[in-house]
Amino acid sequence: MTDEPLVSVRNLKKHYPITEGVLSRQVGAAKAVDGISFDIAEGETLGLVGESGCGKSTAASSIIRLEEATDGEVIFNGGGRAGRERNADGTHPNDVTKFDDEELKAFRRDAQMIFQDPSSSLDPRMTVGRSVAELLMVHGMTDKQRRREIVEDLLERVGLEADYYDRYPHEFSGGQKQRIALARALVLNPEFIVADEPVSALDVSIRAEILSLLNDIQEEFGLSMLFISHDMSVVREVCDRVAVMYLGEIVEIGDTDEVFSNPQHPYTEALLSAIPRPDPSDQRENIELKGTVPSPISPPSGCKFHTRCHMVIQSDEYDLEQEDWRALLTFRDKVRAGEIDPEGIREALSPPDADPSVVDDETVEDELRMEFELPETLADDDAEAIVDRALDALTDGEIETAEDELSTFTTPCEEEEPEETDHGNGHLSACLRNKPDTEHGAPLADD
Ligand SMILES: Nc1ncnc2c1ncn2[C@@H]1O[C@H](COP(=O)(O)OP(=O)(O)OP(=O)(O)O)[C@@H](O)[C@H]1O
Repeated sequence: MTDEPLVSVRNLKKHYPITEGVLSRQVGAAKAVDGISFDIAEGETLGLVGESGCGKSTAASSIIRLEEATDGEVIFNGGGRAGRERNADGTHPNDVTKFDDEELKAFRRDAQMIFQDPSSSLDPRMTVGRSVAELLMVHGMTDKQRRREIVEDLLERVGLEADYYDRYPHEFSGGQKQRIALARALVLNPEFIVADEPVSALDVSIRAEILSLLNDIQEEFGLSMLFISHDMSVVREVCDRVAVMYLGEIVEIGDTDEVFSNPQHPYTEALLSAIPRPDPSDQRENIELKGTVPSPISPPSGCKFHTRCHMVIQSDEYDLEQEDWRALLTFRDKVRAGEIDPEGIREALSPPDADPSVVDDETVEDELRMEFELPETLADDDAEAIVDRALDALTDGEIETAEDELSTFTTPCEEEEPEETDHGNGHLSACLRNKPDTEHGAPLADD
């Protein structure tokens, strides 16, 4: 045993080319994973959490090399590779992204993946025992009886019965199939398992059982695990540490207890606030994450989370309630994106068969304020005057003027990319509010 991590991911990127036309000319890239770094120690489970579309599955398949990474390293120190130094040219002999066929074959034994849908790793025409045993055969175990014994033993260790060996996948429930998929992942005695949403397709009633099995197996086999989930409460059950991912980047990482009790990134805070709380006296604020994760083809500038962040930093020129500032920026962005249709609103508000012009501008403007959660009058006079002029321009059909007016509202979050802040004990976050000695001040919570 050494102190080096079993897995070290460094600045890993996976960009999918976006092509156009018959010549498939590349016109852009979807930056699904855009420079992530973390370590996983021997016997440790790291959770990778974030909403759908954050890049978790792409990260997983690039790490396990089901897909070729665009850039970065995945150093795997298992399989007898521990203690190796970098080569003279700076490359690492244990970099999975550069493994040749032979090294890759060995890596495929040492690192296994479990998927959300257990059926995907089971052939419906093959008995489950054979499905598991074939891996032993592929990796050179010729003794049929020995293979059967190993698989029967494994079936029992994942909570099934040895004589299930001869049954077919359709005879099992979802939870049982996930146990079989786990046996299949374990049969080659791997050191590293990547579990991509392993319980989210399962009935809520059996999720706890499978999570507890994963915990037991991980301990019994001394496995390192990358556990992917969109569900914070599931992550809390199984992970020693957690990495929070947003739009291809890791915005916060740390010990699970630390991240859950003292989140430092607004995105983490929002994800945590969505966990159902059975205790009604728990007064934590419920932070609604509006909209969906933006496209990685044209991600927002600066901090990628700024378009949805409830803590987005206010420009010094205004003094508004934080929620009004958020509402204002969302309104600005929607006007900019051409997603506001005042005439549609006028029409919707007019009585049936009446000419929409009976609905006056003020009513349309009030409706827009309501839709964007802008108060009747903003607390800051200057900001109010700008919004008022922008609304007038919108109802007059002068979209560009409205856009110009609203473009005076800016935030440092869209201009500056946040650097990592170290909160100690491996707890890192990337939010401008947490930058030491920053003029943006006010971190989320006191350390
Ligand atoms: N082959 C591809 N070509 C272009 N874009 C892709 C491709 N595969 C994934 N993406 C994009 O990359 C982003 C990340 O997708 P990914 O599936 O990794 O996210 P995720 O967090 O795992 O979400 P989910 O839980 O829904 O799978 C998404 O915006 C997705 O549309």
